[in-house]
Amino acid sequence: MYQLAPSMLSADFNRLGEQLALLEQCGCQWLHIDVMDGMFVPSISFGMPVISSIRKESGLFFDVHMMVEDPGRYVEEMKKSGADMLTVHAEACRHLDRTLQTIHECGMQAAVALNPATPLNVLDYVLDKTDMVLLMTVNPGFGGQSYLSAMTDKIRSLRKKLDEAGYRETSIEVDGGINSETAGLVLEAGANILVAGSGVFKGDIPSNVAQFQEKFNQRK
Ligand SMILES: O=C(CO)[C@@H](O)[C@H](O)COP(=O)(O)O
Repeated sequence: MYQLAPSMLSADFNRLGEQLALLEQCGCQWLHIDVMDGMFVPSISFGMPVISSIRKESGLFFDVHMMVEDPGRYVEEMKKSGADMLTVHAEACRHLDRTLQTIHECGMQAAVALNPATPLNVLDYVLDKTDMVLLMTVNPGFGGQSYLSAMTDKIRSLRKKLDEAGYRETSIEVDGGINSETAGLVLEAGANILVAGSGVFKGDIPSNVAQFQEKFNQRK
């Protein structure tokens, strides 16, 4: 399953409802929502009130990326706000296994995110509780950065690791610097969920989305 997950961080917040509705009209099914606390990453973005508000109007799958220290504190509230999947950073969790378990108990899908410099072996004992692995392909915190080329090998290694461990259904999401040029690279390496901020919201949204969909169609 291939999915484009437009990153809301790059939307025009003055026209947020309109732009989210347009994504659905263009055939998008996912929305990537970056929650930042100013501690795990330097920036502060948005949290539960914004997510609850857009949940009232949007039928998109809410893929919530917690760039937050100790994200286990917010699992229940994120469920109440309307998150469908909660991604926590391995680097930010003191008890990763417990946090993933709590996310599932609350009725959401659970994902683990890794910063570019974090090795894949932190996943070794939690793969059975992980629906998706998010590989950051830039250092987290801001939209509009360039894709780190060393991440292509990391994606490839993760796909191999998942295959060998019998987790062929586990999704690999990539986030940072993904556009119609880098999309081919990451898909070829084994990613299947592509987060794109500038790549979707900069310029004409329908034609940007169509370019990603074309990349997915070429692989079917
Ligand atoms: O998590 C982040 C940034 O930390 C991302 O989701 C960005 O929003 C992606 O933006 P682009 O690199 O696609 O512009």
